[in-house]
Amino acid sequence: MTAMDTILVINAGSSSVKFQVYSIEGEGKLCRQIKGQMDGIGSRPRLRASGAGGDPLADRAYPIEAIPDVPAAMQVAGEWLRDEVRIHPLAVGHRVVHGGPEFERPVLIDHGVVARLERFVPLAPLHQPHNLAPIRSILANFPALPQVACFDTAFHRSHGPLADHYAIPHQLHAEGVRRYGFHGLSYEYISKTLPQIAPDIAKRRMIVAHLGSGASMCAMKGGQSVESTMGFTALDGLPMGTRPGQLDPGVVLYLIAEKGMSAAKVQDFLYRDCGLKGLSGVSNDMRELEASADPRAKLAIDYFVYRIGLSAGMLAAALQGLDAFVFTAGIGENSASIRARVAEQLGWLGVALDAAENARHSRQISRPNSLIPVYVVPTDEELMIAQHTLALLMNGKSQNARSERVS
Ligand SMILES: Nc1ncnc2c1ncn2[C@@H]1O[C@H](COP(=O)(O)OP(=O)(O)O)[C@@H](O)[C@H]1O
Ligand SMILES: CC(=O)OP(=O)(O)O
Ligand SMILES: [Mg+2]
Repeated sequence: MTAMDTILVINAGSSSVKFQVYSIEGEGKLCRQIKGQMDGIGSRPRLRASGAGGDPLADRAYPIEAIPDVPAAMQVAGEWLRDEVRIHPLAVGHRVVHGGPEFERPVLIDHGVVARLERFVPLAPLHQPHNLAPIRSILANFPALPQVACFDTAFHRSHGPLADHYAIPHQLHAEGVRRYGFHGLSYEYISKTLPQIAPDIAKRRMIVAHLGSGASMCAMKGGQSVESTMGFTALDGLPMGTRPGQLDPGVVLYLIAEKGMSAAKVQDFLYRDCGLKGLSGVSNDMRELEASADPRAKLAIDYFVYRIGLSAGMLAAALQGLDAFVFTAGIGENSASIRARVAEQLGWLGVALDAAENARHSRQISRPNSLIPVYVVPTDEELMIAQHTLALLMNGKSQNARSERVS
């Protein structure tokens, strides 16, 4: 790894830490050298990594107590990259979940940027601290190493005012209480990839369902985000591994006034104890729910599917019609049974699933006569981060070259 110029990408999600290493080839081409993840945090932690040709480099299972949270996963993945792979990257690209109102595009990181991103920790407590921890550690230990922050919120900055507002006084919107939307790096990848998969419809009206541990849906038109199920924080919209999704704010008032919960307790409850985990009492992990005979696990799955169907109706209304539906992320890419059940919910919109193609996880899983074509597109947030990181690196170099010529 030492011989080539590489970019390391770090993506901390709610149940996983994903990483990729890219070499920078001639003319700014990126070649993936390593793809890895520590997933199953909170259920069955497992570190897996593969090389450029998909060859296995690591596959290690850990007891649940050994990797209790994202920081522990980050440490194990970091040690593997440092001590066993011995990477010396030229730059590091990070997924940063919340960019607030000011970060509309990826940015080179310095201490000032970190301080501004710290302010959004309360708006993304499950992610932002874990996104910022490696940034701070690299800044302290390798201050000359360029780092780039890429935001989940940036892709949604194309929202119009109706999608961006809550019905609350303007002052709060001005302060930044807005409907940001998340999973933007994933939606950006889908938006960039669909023209190769389905050139005729890529720029038309589509719903992309990012169904992972965190889950959201995005309405896209002309390749841009026009609406999202998520808002100010990554709590809203669909039920998730440990988050409830859409919830009457009256429930929060009830927890405070009647149950005597502090703000910190409510925050912990909403981010860690609800969603599939809270409803099932079994697990936050869809694989475990699908394998469970517990009726509450079935209720949790039924609720997940039902809420995806409801949200599809809402987003189709925002788009005033629908030309395609796309599944992505951990559940969307891997669970044929959830996809089949969602497709059933979408039957009234004209979706007709091809059961055999769905079971094969094919790229297109709808029947030829389906009014709405349905696709499965494995997402690649890390590739988006690597591309943005390289672009900022090259930009920095050309700016330096320009200023040298001027001086
Ligand atoms: N084969 C599978 N069948 C059903 N669910 C799966 C499968 N593989 C992964 N998942 C689910 O995907 C989710 C994790 O998705 P992922 O996109 O990696 O989440 P995150 O990035 O938020 O950590 C978990 O709920 C996991 O159970
Ligand atoms: C924003 C969010 O929920 O991210 P993830 O799905 O990676 O947890
Ligand atoms: Mg994720």
